[in-house]
Amino acid sequence: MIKLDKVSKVFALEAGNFTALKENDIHIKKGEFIAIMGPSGSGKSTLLQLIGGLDVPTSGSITVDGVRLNELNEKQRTLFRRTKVGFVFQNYQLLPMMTVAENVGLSLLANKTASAEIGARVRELLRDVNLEGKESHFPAQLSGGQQQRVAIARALAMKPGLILADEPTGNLDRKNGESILKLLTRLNKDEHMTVVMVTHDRHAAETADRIIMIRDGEVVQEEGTGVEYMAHGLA
Ligand SMILES: Nc1ncnc2c1ncn2[C@@H]1O[C@H](COP(=O)(O)OP(=O)(O)OP(=O)(O)O)[C@@H](O)[C@H]1O
Repeated sequence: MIKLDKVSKVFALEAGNFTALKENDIHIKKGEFIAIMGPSGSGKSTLLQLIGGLDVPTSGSITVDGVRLNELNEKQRTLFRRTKVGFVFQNYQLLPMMTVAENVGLSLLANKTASAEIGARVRELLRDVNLEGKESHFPAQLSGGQQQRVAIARALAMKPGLILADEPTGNLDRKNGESILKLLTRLNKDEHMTVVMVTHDRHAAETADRIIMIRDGEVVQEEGTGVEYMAHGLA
């Protein structure tokens, strides 16, 4: 499903070049639930942005669901993001002036879905995340956990095969965090979606099938949450 070969990302800064990711080889199978952990600044979000086609690597190749991202132009990458990937962020990134229904339906609208169809699909998506009846609310009228569920419904609108979640429980208390983790697990196990989740929280990471540890831009260790194994021999 996801294959990274020798992927590096170098940012050009005034003070000189900064290498955020160094020659990483990562393979993620279709239907896996992966957690990415590592210290602050180790390159986790950068990695997620490359996998999701939000940014391009400086060198190396990335293939997602048979699509070689390196070969896409800007327009094709936008289409890839819109149809193949559902993004979920720590701060939800909902549009505050739009209702819950409008937020969830945004990508359907961008993809020129008929408006009658959008209404029905939005209701179905909100039912899926347990937010029936909240269509006309604005994000500020919802709890953090509810807002994150709206963001997940929005991410699911185009039926992507892949969910990329960057600290999805980072702003939530334990109870709301648990409900988001349960929802991601259900999407993974029942809907067979591949989930890649960046998290600082060991407990959250253990809901995944496998944990990829990253340090100073390099994968240093992989461990199964059931059966442990070491990929690179470093703790
Ligand atoms: N657009 C950019 N320009 C320059 N440097 C960047 C850019 N994006 C990220 N970096 C740098 O790359 C490194 C990795 O950043 P990244 O956000 O991927 O880390 P992270 O592991 O997700 O951190 P955190 O856990 O704090 O969110 C950091 O040192 C960061 O400052």
